[in-house]
Amino acid sequence: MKTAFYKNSKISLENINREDYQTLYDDGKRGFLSCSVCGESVRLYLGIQEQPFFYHHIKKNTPCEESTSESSPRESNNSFRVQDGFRLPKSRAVLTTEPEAATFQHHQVLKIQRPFTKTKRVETNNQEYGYIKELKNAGIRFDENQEQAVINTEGPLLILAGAGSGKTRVLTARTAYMLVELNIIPNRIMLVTFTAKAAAEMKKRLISYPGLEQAQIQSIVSGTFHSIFYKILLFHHRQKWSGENLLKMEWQREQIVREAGRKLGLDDKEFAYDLALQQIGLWKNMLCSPGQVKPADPWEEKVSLLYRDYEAVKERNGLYDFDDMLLGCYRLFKDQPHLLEQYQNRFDYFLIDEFQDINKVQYELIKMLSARTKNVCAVGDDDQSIYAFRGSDPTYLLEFEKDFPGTNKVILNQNYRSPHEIVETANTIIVANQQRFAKEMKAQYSISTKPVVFYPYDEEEEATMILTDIQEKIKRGAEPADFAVLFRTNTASRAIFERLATSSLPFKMDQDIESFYERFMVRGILAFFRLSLDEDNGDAVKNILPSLFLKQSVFRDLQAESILNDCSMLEALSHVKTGFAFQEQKLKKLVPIVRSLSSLSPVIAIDRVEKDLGFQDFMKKRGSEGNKWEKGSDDIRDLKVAARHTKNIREFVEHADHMIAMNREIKELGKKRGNAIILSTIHRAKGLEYKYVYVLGTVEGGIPHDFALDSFRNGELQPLEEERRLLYVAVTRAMEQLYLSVPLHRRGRKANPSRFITGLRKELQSKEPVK
Ligand SMILES: Nc1ncnc2c1ncn2[C@@H]1O[C@H](COP(=O)(O)OP(=O)(O)OP(=O)(O)O)[C@@H](O)[C@H]1O
Repeated sequence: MKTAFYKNSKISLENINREDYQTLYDDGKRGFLSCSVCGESVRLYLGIQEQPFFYHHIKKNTPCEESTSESSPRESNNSFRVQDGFRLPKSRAVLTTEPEAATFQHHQVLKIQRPFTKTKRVETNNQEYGYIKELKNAGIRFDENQEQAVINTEGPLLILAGAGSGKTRVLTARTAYMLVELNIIPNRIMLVTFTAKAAAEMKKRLISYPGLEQAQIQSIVSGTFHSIFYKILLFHHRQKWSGENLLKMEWQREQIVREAGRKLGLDDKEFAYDLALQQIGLWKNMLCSPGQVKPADPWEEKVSLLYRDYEAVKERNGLYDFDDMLLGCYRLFKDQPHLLEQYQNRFDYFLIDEFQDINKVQYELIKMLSARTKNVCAVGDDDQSIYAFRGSDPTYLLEFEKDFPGTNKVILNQNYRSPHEIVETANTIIVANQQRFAKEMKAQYSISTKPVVFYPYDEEEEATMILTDIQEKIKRGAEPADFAVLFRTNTASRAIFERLATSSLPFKMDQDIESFYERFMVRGILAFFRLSLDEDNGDAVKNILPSLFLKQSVFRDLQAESILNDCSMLEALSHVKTGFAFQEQKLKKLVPIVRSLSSLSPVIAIDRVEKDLGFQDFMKKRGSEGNKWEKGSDDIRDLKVAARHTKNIREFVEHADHMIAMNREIKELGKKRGNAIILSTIHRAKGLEYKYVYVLGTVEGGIPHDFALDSFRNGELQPLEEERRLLYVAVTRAMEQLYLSVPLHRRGRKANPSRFITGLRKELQSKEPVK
């Protein structure tokens, strides 16, 4: 049904502004919408499967008939069906143009260009490999190539494998085969995974394999490069490598380089220290010491000086960072060949997962350790290399054969995870990359549903539509753990977090996703709001001091001032003596402006803080605008989107506080929750699989990230190709259905669909059913 009563007026969806759908959706839930026929309460449907319509959320026996004059002239009578007491349109309009911001554009399914052809499944029935037979009897099947990868245990082996081709299955089975069939002593095997979670997952799988005991599995030396090599360092130099000396946090490292930058006279506010630290990490992982750096440009020249200082400060204070764990081990083996020999004799087999993400120091360590046996099994997919910014380089995967003569190579190109429709979509995306090993994944089966692109108005509506879709699927029998919502950066998860947090659906997310409302710049703006609502809010005063360029010590003066003059902390600000007439005058003007905020709408109030209270200058001067990955101003634009649907700043501050509390609660709950929807960055989702995958923000600036687009404009292709690989990773996580979201607006501005899917969208058909 297209019409309803809203706050005493009759409205039609055909005349409502597109950007107001979310408000209507929210107000429907608050009971502000009623049926234009029977007057009972209705709500707005805002999902992926259907065009928006009003519906009775309390089911009726007799459907309400909307008079035909009120429906669209394009719709004929036989194009309706009845649902929840309403007549709904059956077909969808065919859209041939780019989505218009003013009208609702229905989702579209991707046309899959090449039809599915079945690959003849070659399964060996080899009698001689007893354990393989046992595994098959236990339901763990292998194709011919997979089986070769499992049983070829001697000498170097390179497994080049696409997404979903059974890498994890092969590595796990190979380990089990070595233990059970070949009786290899478990602690002579080193199994390196990219994350601790992946190592735990493999061990969990091994327990379910026949013939293996828990003690055997526990004895395998497994974990990430960092965890394995750090243990070696600790064993030999416990004190030097004690946890107390580790620079755990990014800000600790930043403090050192900033200090070094000051000595060099670098602009504290404009210099991109986040990128400098990234560059230093890159050099370290490439085994390039400060003395060996050959700066490519003036910027790198400056960073190389910071690098020298950074290393010297660490050395002087006995500190180390994460990169030093691997470098330290490398140096240990170089300096003490007898120790290296000891470890060469300690291990016979090396299994390395995610080899495409290996960096130079890791590669050299493996080369050194395996020099005696050469039993290295490297498994990887260059299309899933997504850590170049940390020095990872798929070239090591592609050049493995040169360094390990006599390498056996196995190619796994059958995808066992997803249907043809998803595999083909992934193939079409990734084939546009220039720097890759040419290969094409083949699916095992085809289904009638195809990947979907949908067009929410903005981030808020994107979250609502996904929530609706998940609810519908759960109603039809899906489990919460079947779903993953994937995003490029943590901040992009704000709206979906909020929507899920206020629903009854169980969900979990990475422990390191901080609440959006606790981000530095956001907290700064909210502090002004809090002070407007309570002029004596001490925490708020402390939080606004940095943006007023006042030291924290001023806080005590303000407390004294407010007692002596019997005034509020806010008023006390106007009496602060800074010695600068200009600043003192600004502080005097501040009081009425802060007071006025409480009567403004949150979006206007944010504007006032930015422009009239100097927050914009603060953002520029504080330097976060120099950061390439995370700009403070992006946070403020996100904040405005979040604030759009709240009426006043009290409501908004309460909402923010609620969400901060929910963030903590969900993280706690998440530790115990098994059956829950997953919210994850694409990086963290690598190696995992879900029945239903939703990818947020498939728009320019989202994926690809703004940073990669900037680099591309400056002639650098690599970051853009890495972004395409990220989308490839996201798409290939889906086991059944894939939804790509293309919001029409992002961060309050019109957005364009990601260049990575424009090729796919040319093939769009819009009449195909989706479930
Ligand atoms: N031979 C096979 N027959 C049937 N299913 C298989 C086979 N090999 C693997 N699978 C299944 O295919 C899915 C993908 O396998 P796995 O997770 O091992 O792939 P992967 O190569 O590690 O994937 P990715 O790199 O994309 O994370 C899993 O559900 C796995 O159980």
